[in-house]
Amino acid sequence: MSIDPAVKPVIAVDGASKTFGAVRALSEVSFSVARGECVGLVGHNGAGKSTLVNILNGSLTPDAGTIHLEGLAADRYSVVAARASGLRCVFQELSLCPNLTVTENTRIMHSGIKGLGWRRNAAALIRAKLDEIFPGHGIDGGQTVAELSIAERQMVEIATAFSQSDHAVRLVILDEPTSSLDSSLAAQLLAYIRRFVAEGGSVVLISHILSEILTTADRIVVMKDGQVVASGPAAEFSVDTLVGAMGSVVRARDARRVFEAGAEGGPVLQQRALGNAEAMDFVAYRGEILGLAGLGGHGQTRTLVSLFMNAGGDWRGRRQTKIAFVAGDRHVDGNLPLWSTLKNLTLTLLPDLTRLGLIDRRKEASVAGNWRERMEIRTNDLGNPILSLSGGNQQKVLFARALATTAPVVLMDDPMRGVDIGTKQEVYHMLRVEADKGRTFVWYSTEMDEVCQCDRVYVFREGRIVAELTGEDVTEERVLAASFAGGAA
Ligand SMILES: Nc1ncnc2c1ncn2[C@@H]1O[C@H](COP(=O)(O)OP(=O)(O)OP(=O)(O)O)[C@@H](O)[C@H]1O
Repeated sequence: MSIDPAVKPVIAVDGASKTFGAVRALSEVSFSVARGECVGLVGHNGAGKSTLVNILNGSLTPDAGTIHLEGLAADRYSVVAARASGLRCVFQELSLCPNLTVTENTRIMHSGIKGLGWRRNAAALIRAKLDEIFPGHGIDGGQTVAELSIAERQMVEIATAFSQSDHAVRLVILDEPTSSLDSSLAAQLLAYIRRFVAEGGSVVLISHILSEILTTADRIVVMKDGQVVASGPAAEFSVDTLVGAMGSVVRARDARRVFEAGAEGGPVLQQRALGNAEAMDFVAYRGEILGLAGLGGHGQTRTLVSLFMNAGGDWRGRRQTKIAFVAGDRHVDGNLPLWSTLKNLTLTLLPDLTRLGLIDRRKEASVAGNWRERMEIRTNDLGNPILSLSGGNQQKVLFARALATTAPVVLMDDPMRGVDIGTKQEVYHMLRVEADKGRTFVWYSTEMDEVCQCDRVYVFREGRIVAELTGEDVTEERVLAASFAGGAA
């Protein structure tokens, strides 16, 4: 839809700047959203998107510039006041309380639900919104959040943000809402966003999956190094022009290998499918990029963890590591939040950096500096705490931690969550080069584009492998057919 410029924006910031120590995260950014509009916000990791979101949300005060939210006086701007004026935010780092149930978490976000029947009312509120956005979701309000998968937690956060109790929902900011959702859940959400804006709501959609921005947003704003560098109707952009505006290079896709199973010395990993005659065994060969696909939560992560444990992994770095693991849920399995970026990166390399029980600090800094360059980890000092990095940059550190080892097998649990497209393309290339040298990658991904980079793919359904696709047969249609029908690929 086209937005009438005469229409007053629901929210507008003008000339906003923000610095963190030596880092200039935002520099004179102006940004606005109109009623009935979905604005797509894109930019490389560390471009300043989340900082802008925090300013819109009221949790950060800009060093300079003004902010206006319809119906709220500028001098009263705060998180609570913005929420009361209809602004909702779903953050990249999910914020539910893990020890409480879905219903109890809903009640925390909707303080207007009070009285004796609060539990029943909160349960009904969240169930209705989950049913509306993600029909067939299978989430029970009585489940503790810690029991939910990362995708289910993301769904609950999204449904909580869109559900309405005491205040009308007018503007919802979604910071990478599909990063943990498989393609069918992502499609459900994007369709819901279109329905929400058609009814007059407003949405800011941040994503590194440019195809979903192009198909869902009315207008796109591109950020680079803390500034807005391009803005216009979505129809005027393509993936290539967006990538170019973000300052990345469009890289041609590497050729997939037609892998001849066993030709290079037999399997490096295998696991028999027990107790089910229809399930296929898992086998990975030297030098291949093996994808794990299917709907999210159908046993892919469980398989990776059991492969890791069976291969003798114990989550501690050892000299000549046999197998490395890139965690997808960086908060639960990846980051050591109180440690520096450097220490987080070199954790698995310590045996190689140690002599006579002492870490060679110079060597450690040099190895980490090298990986910072290769992965374009944006921080002015590797001594900075890991949590001071943007989400995508934290994920790059976890990737570097695994790739920097000499492990011949690397397991990856949807590792590109939140990584920008330029870096992703570099990493895809890096994986191909390493695979050509004989390394094996087992790669679970919720992004179809990534699944299609693999030489061979196992499709999972209900906890087991139901189909195997190879070479040119690895297509979105075949993966989806097998995900739903099992073996019908
Ligand atoms: N609390 C903080 N302390 C120090 N630096 C910070 C802090 N928050 C953000 N930064 C820095 O500000 C810059 C912008 O970060 P921001 O999180 O806004 O990027 P982003 O565009 O959201 O990136 P991503 O796509 O990875 O989420 C980064 O260099 C980041 O390291």
